[in-house]
Amino acid sequence: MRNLLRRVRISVSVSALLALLIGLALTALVFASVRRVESHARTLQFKQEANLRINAVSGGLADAIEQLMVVNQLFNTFGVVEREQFRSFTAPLLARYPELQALSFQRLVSDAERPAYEALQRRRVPDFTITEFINERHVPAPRRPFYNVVEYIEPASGNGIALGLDTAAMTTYGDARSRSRRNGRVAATGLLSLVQYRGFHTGFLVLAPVYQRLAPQDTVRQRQRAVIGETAAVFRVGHLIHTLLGNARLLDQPGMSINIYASGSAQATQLAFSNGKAEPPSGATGALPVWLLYNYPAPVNAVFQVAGEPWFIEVAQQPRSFIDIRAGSWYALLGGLLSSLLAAAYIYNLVTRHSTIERVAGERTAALQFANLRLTEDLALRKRTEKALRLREKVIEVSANAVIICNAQGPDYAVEYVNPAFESITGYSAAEVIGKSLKSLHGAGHDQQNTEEISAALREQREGHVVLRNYRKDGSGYWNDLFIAPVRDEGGAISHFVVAQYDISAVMRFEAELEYQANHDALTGLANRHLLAERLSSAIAQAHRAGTELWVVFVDLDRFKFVNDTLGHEAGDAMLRVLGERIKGAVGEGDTVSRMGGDEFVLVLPGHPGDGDGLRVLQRIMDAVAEPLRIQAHEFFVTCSLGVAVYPADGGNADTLTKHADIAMYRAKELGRNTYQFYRPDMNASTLERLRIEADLRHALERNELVLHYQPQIDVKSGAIVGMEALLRWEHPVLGVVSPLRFIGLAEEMGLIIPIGAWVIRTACLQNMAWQTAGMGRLRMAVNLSARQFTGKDLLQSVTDALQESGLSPGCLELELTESMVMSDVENTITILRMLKQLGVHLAIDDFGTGYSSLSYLSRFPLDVLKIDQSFVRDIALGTDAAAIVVSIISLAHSLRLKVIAEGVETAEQLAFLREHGCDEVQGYFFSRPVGALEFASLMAHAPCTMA
Ligand SMILES: Nc1nc2c(ncn2[C@@H]2O[C@H](COP(=O)(O)O[C@H]3[C@@H](O)[C@H](n4cnc5c(=O)[nH]c(N)nc54)O[C@@H]3COP(=O)(O)O)[C@@H](O)[C@H]2O)c(=O)[nH]1
Repeated sequence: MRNLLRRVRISVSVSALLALLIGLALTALVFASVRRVESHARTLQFKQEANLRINAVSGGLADAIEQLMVVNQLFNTFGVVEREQFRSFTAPLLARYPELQALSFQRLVSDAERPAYEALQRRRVPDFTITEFINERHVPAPRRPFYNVVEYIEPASGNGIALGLDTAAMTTYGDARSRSRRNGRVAATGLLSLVQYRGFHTGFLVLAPVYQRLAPQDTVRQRQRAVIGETAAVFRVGHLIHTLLGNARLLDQPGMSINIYASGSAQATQLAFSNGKAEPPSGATGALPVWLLYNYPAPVNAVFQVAGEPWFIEVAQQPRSFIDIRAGSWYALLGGLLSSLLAAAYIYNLVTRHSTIERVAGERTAALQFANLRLTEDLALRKRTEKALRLREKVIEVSANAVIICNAQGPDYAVEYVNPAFESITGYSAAEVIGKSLKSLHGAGHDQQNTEEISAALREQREGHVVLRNYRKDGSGYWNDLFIAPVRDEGGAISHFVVAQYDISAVMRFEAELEYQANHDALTGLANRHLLAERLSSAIAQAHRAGTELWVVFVDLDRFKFVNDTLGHEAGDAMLRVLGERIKGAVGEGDTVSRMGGDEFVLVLPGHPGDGDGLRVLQRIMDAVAEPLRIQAHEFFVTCSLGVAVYPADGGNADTLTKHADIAMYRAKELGRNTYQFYRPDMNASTLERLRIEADLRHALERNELVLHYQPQIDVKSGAIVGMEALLRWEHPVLGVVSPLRFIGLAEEMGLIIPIGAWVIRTACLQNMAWQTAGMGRLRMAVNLSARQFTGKDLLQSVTDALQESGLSPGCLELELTESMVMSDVENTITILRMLKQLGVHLAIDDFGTGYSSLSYLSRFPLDVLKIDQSFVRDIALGTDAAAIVVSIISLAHSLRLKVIAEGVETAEQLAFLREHGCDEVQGYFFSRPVGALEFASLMAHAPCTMA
C-alpha cells in the first residue's frame, strides 16, 4: 500500500512538473512569437514612420523645387520679366515656403554685352556692377567670356548682397549649371555654405535654365545657344528639412534619428540634415536573436532625387531592450509564467484528486469485479452443479444398472426410488417396491448368502459391497454385484442409502467360460494340461494321504497322422472329438481324461487301479478307440498305444509321472502299437537315445555320416533290374546304422529334412549318372520325398540343380510321394506335380492303399507310378482283404495308365500273385535288401538291367 501511495505521489508530481514544463515551454514559445510579432510590428511601424519622414523630406523638397519651376515658367512664358514682376510673382511663393532662402534669376551676359548690361541695370540700380565675392567682399568681376549675373533675387531682404554677383566663377554651382542647360531640366548643386549667412548656413541651389523664347531647344547645342540665364532657388537645407519635418510633426521623435545626405550615400561631408540619435544595440546578444532582446528595427535608408541629384536619407531607431518597454510580450511572458504555475498547481491538484478518485474508483471497481467474479463463479458453479445433478439424474435414469434409493431409517429401510433398469432387471415395477423394505428385494424365500454384509452396512451406516444371487419377480436368479453407500443431507446426517446393483450374470458366465476354457481342451472339452496338472497334483496329494496307488496313462493314437494328413484337419479334429468321448466313456467317474495336444491324451486313474480296475480301464480304452470310426462317410480303424506310470513307484510328482508314462507309451509303439506298456526305468535309456539322436542329427550331414542304400526294382515280366530306390542311412559313429524311421520324422520336426532331402536327390542323381556312365544301363532312380520337403519352396530348384549337376536325364529320376502328402492340399499338389512333371521327372505315389486317396483327384495328378504299400503285399497270402486291395490297386492304376510297383515282396508266392494280377514291377527282400552303392554295382553286374 505504501508503495502504491508513493507511486501515486510520484506520478502526481511528475504530472504537475510536466504541466509546468509544458507551460513554460508554451510561454517561451508564445513570448518568442509575440516578441517576434511585436518586433515585426514595431519594425513596420518604424518603417512607416521612417517612410513618412522620407516622403516628407523628398516631397517637401520636390514641392520647393516646384516653386522654382513655377518661376522658371514665368521667364519661359514671358521672355522678359521685369524686376517688379519677379518680385510680385515670387512673393507669395516665398511666403508659403519660408525655407526657401531665395529665388533668383541669373542672366547670362557675354563680356561684350557687359558694359551695356551694367549700364542698363544701373538705370534701375545705381552702382550696379557685375561683381564677385572674394574674401567676403564684393568686387567687380574680372572680365570673362561670359558672366552669370544675379539679376533678380527675392526676398531682397537678406539677399540683396547677391544682386549683380557673377556666379560663373563660383565652383559650388559645379556642373549643375551646365547639366541643367544641356538637359533643359532642373539641376541641384551640392551642399554649399550660403554667402547670405557668411557661410554659417549650409544650403544648396537648384537651377533651372531659361531659354530664349521660341528658340529651338531640341538638342543640347540648340539649348546651349538658346539659354539666356537660369532661375535659381536657394535653400537653407537644414532649415528647409527641419521645416518640412516640423510641419509634419515628424521631428524630434524620441529614440529616432534622421540623417540626410546630399549624395547617393551617407557621406559625412554631404550631411544635409541630422535629427535625433540612434545607436545600434551594444553588448552581446549571445545565441539569442536581436529581436528577442531589443526593439531595434533596422535603419530605413532611401535614396531620392532632388533636382536630378541623388540624396540619401537614413532613418534609424534607437534600440530598446524589450524589458524597457511595455509590450505585449511582457504580458505574454508574465501571463504564460503565471498560467504555467497555475496550470501546474491545478494539474497537481487535479491529478491528486484524480488519483485519489481513480484509486478509490479502482478499489471499488476491483471490489465490484471481485464480487462480480464471485457471482459469476457462483452462478457457473451453480449451473455446473445443476447440470451435473441433471446429468446424474439422467445417468441414473438411463443406467443399465439397477439403482435403489432407500430411507436410512431401520429396520425397514423403505425404498423411495428405483430406476428403470431396476424394473427391467427384476421385473418389479417401481410402484410395487416403493415403500417396501429394502431387505424384501433380496428375494424372500431364497437362501441368501452375503446378505449379512448388507445388513451390517445399513446398521453401521457405512459402505458395503457384496456379490449375491438375486431373484427376479418370475423367480429366475441372476448374479448381482451390489454396492451400498450412505447419503448425507446438508447437515451431514445420513438420510438415505443408495444401492447400485450390477447384473453380473453375464460376467459370471463369462468368468465361468474363461475358467472352463482355461482348464479344458477347446476341441474335445476334456481337461487340458493346466487342469490335468491341478487334478494330478491333487490326486497325488490325496493318494499320498491315503497311501494308495495312482496311475498316469499316456494314450497316443496310432496312425492318426495319416488320417489328419489325408483327410485334413477337420476330419482329424472330428476323429479326436469322437475318440476323446470314447476314452472318457471308458474311464471311471473319478478319473480324469485330458488332452495334451495332437493325438495325445493323459489320464489320471486314482483309487486302487492296481487291484485290476486299472487294467480293465486300459483295455476298455483300447477297445473303445479300436471301434470302427466313420468320418465323412469313410470308415477307419484306429488303434492306440498306451504307457502307464504308477505313483509312487514311477514318480512322486506330476511331471515325472507324465514323462514316464510318455516313455512307456513310446515303448508300446515300438512294440507294434495297439498295446500298453508300464514304465520301467530301463525305458529311460531309449528316450535318452532319442534325445541324443536329435542332437547328433544336426551335424550328420556336415560330418558325412549320411549315406544312400539302394534297393533294386525288378520288372516282373523280364526279371531285369529296371531301377532302384534310394534309401537313406545314417552311419552314426556310436549307434551304428540308424534307420530312417528313427530320424526322418525328427529331421522333419527340426527342419533338417530340407538340406538332407536335397542331399539325397543330388547324391542319387550323381550316383545314377555315375552308374550309367559306367555302363550299367539306363536305370531309374526312385527318391523318397517327405511332406515338408514336397511343400517346401526349394524342391523344384534342388531337383533342377541335381539334374543339371549330374547330367542325368530327368526321366531317370522318380520322386516318391505318399498319399498323405498329395491329398492334404490337392490344388497345391497339382501345381507342384505339374512343375515337377515339366522337368521331365517321374512321379510315384508311395505306400498306396494305407490312407485315403480320392480317385477323382488321383486322376488329376500327373503321376507315372502307383506303389502298393508293403503291408498289403505282406498280407496277400493271409487270406485277408489285402489281396483284393492289391488287385484293385493294380486294376485302378492301369485304368489310370499308371505303372504299378509292389514293395516289400519277400516271398515267391507274393511275387507269383503280383505277376498273376499284372503288377508291373516288384521290390523287396525277396530280391535284395537295400545295399550300399558298391554292393549295388556288384549286384547289377550279376543281374540284367534295363529301363522299362
Ligand atoms: N523322406 C525320405 N524317406 C526315406 C528315405 N529313405 C528312406 N525313407 C523312408 O524311411 C522309411 C523306412 O525306410 P527303410 O528303413 O529304408 O525301409 C525301406 C526298406 O528297407 C523296406 N523294405 C524294402 N523291402 C522290404 C521287404 O521285403 N520287407 C520289409 N519288411 N521291408 C522292406 O521298406 C522301406 C521302403 O519303404 P518305401 O519308402 O515306402 O518304399 C520308409 O518309409 C522310407 O520311405 C529318404 O531318403 N527320404
